[in-house]
Order: sequence, then C-alpha cells, then structure tokens
Amino acid sequence: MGALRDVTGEPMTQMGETVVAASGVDLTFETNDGPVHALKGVDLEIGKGEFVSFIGPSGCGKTTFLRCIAALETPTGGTLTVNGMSPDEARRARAYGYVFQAAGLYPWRTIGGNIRLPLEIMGYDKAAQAERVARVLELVDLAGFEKKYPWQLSGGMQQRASIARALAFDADILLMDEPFGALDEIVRDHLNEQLLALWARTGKTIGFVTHSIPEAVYLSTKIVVMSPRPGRITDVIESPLPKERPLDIRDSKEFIEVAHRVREGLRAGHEA
Ligand SMILES: Nc1ncnc2c1ncn2[C@@H]1O[C@H](COP(=O)(O)OP(=O)(O)OP(=O)(O)O)[C@@H](O)[C@H]1O
Repeated sequence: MGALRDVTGEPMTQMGETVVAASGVDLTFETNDGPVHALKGVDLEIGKGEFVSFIGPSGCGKTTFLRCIAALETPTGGTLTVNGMSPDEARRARAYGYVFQAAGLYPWRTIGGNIRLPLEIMGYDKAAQAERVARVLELVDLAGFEKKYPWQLSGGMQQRASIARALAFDADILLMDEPFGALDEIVRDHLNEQLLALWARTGKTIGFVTHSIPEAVYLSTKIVVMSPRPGRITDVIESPLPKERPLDIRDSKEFIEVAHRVREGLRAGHEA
C-alpha cells in the first residue's frame, strides 16, 4: 500500500505512526588519523508526537545521529527512514526544522527578517510570510519583537527566535541540537517549560540533544542514552511521567527514578 497523501499530494503522517525508523545505522568518518566510528548499529523508532532526547558524553554521536535524520550526514550502513522516505526525500518534503546550538541569527536582519528568510527562499508570498512570522512569534512568546535586532534581545530570547525560525514553515519534526546549553539555569528552566507547552500545543515530533540529565527527564517521552567509541545506544527509557509537567515534578519519586536510570546508563557506557 502506498503512503497516504494529503490534499497537496504530500505524504501524510497518522497518529501513532512511526516518524523515524533506524535499523543498524552505522556512520564511519574517514579522517587523516584513520576511521572514526561515530555511530555503530543504531536501532531506534520515534513515533509521531514523541519528544525524544539524546543524552551521552561528548563524542558519542548525538549530533551525528540528528544530522543523519536531517539528511545533513549520510549513514555508511543500515537503514534510516523519515516519514517512510529517505531523509533526503523528507528534507525536500520540508519534513523538519532544525535548531542549532547557537541561535545563529543574522545580526543585520530584524527578528522578523530572520524568521522570514527561509520563507523568502521557499517563495512564500508576502502575505503568507507576514501571517507565519506573526504566528510563530506568538508561539514562542515574542509577539511585539518583530522589528528588534538580535543584539536587542537576551540570549534566551534569541534562542526562542531561532526556534520560531525553525517553526516558520510548519514542519512536523523539530530537531534541536543542545539549544539551551549556553544559557543559565533559570532561563533554561523557563525555556524548557515553554518548549513543553509549545510541543503540547503543536503536537510536533521533537528530537532533542542535551548533556543535562534533568533537562532530558523533564522534557522527554523517551530518553535515548548513548555511549562513545563507537557511538551506540545503551538504553532507551520510556518516561512514566504524565504529559502535564510543572517544574516541581523534578522533586517527584518517578522523576528521580528515571534520572537515576539515565545516570546509571551513562556510567555503564563510560566503563564499557
Ligand atoms: N565531519 C566529521 N569528520 C570527522 N569526524 C567527525 C565529523 N563529525 C563528527 N565527527 C566525530 O564523530 C564523533 C561523534 O561526534 P558528534 O558531534 O556526533 O558527537 P556528540 O555526541 O554530538 O558530541 P558533543 O556532545 O560534544 O556535541 C566524534 O568523535 C567526532 O569527532
């Protein structure tokens, strides 16, 4: 049976459907110092609407795996599909938005101008651009900041603007590579709360890279623990926490138990 199509002819995803399917994914970089096994035998399924965090020490391949999903790297072995297509086809079908570690806003463009950029490149007309910019600024709580320049915003606000840019073309999948790593803890808590609210409101599928155990446990429906040399998955934890998560859930027994299991997984990976 072929993929379901929506009215525009694009393949459609259904509730509960698998969005990302990885089976035995390997990626070896050939370098001057010899091969680097960035990913080895990675098996993972991500369902529609899941919030999946990748956690592990530096160099375990978290970014590389996210980049494979986004068709920014090509696995050297195994199979990887996104919405039932190759990652490259999914990219052309605008399946995802990508948020990088640094906000990466152009300083000579206003916040609105930065968010509009991908829409201009994709040929949206002026009215559609304006409507989308207003909608995503509202989503990240930055309504009224459209005409400001990046330097006029705090680091946290810049990162929100960068999330708005990734949301602008309404991709179903949001890939986020340590977006809040450089921010202080209070700002980070606030952004984590806002990101969860945004996820609940939009039903997007999110892949999120982090070094922080509390952040991974607070945000995720599924936590993927990875270990380096070669980069592989050592544990996949389905979170027992409810979807509704006030910040003080971090003091609950369930939260502490999941955090403990993540820590054990990281430790085991170190010793292997
Ligand atoms: N383009 C590349 N060429 C060669 N080696 C690479 C390349 N990209 C990544 N690597 C190597 O692959 C391994 C995995 O890197 P990756 O950036 O995915 O790790 P990570 O878990 O995201 O690390 P961090 O937490 O520090 O961001 C590392 O050993 C890295 O040096």
